[in-house]
Amino acid sequence: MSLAVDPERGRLLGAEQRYAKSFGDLAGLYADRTAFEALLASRRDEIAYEVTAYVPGDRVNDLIVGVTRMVPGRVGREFFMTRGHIHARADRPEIYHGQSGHGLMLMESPAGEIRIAKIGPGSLCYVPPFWIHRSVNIGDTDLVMLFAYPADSGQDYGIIERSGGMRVRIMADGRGGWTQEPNPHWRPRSAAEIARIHAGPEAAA
Ligand SMILES: O=P(O)(O)OC[C@H]1O[C@H](O)[C@H](O)[C@@H](O)[C@@H]1O
Ligand SMILES: [Fe+2]
Repeated sequence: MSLAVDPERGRLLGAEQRYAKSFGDLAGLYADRTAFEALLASRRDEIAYEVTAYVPGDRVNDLIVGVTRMVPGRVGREFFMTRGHIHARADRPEIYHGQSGHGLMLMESPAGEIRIAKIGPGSLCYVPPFWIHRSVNIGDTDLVMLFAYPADSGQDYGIIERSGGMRVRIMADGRGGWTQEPNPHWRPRSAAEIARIHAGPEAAA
């Protein structure tokens, strides 16, 4: 199987699966609701980010590999980002390989520890098992990343909603750079929820 990464168009050529998120799909993500409404007024149906992926199967022995392309911009002071998730099988890891543009991988452990990895052309980011992850475009061009993860990982978006967002937000610092700011709406996860995440979906069923 041979595929080609197109870093300019932000596509995995030859991959059959594609999905896109428009700005209208991202309600509730950003801190500045007024700025988000203003963005929707002119750009509701525009693509915020898109994924092309090669999906060879749905079991742990396969790898899903794909390319994410995120457009640049901000909602108020907050840089454009993906919804973010933990893997539904939370013990599954993921790698990201920067292709073009400049971004961050914002990672949060169930206990609320934060790690931020810079992603630029050629950089490799390893997201360990059990870490929530969200990509942020801090540049002024498209951010394009290759990713790979075990094919049975799945995505759980509820973990971020239940905690009132991720613990920090990535904001413009007013000097052309970025800064992390605490999210005042973030609620710590209970010991029971952290234990459920580590026990895995089979234990819950
Ligand atoms: O799934 P989201 O949090 O919206 O992020 C968009 C995409 O980001 C990365 O590329 C992941 O590998 C994809 O699996 C994910 O779908
Ligand atoms: Fe993931």
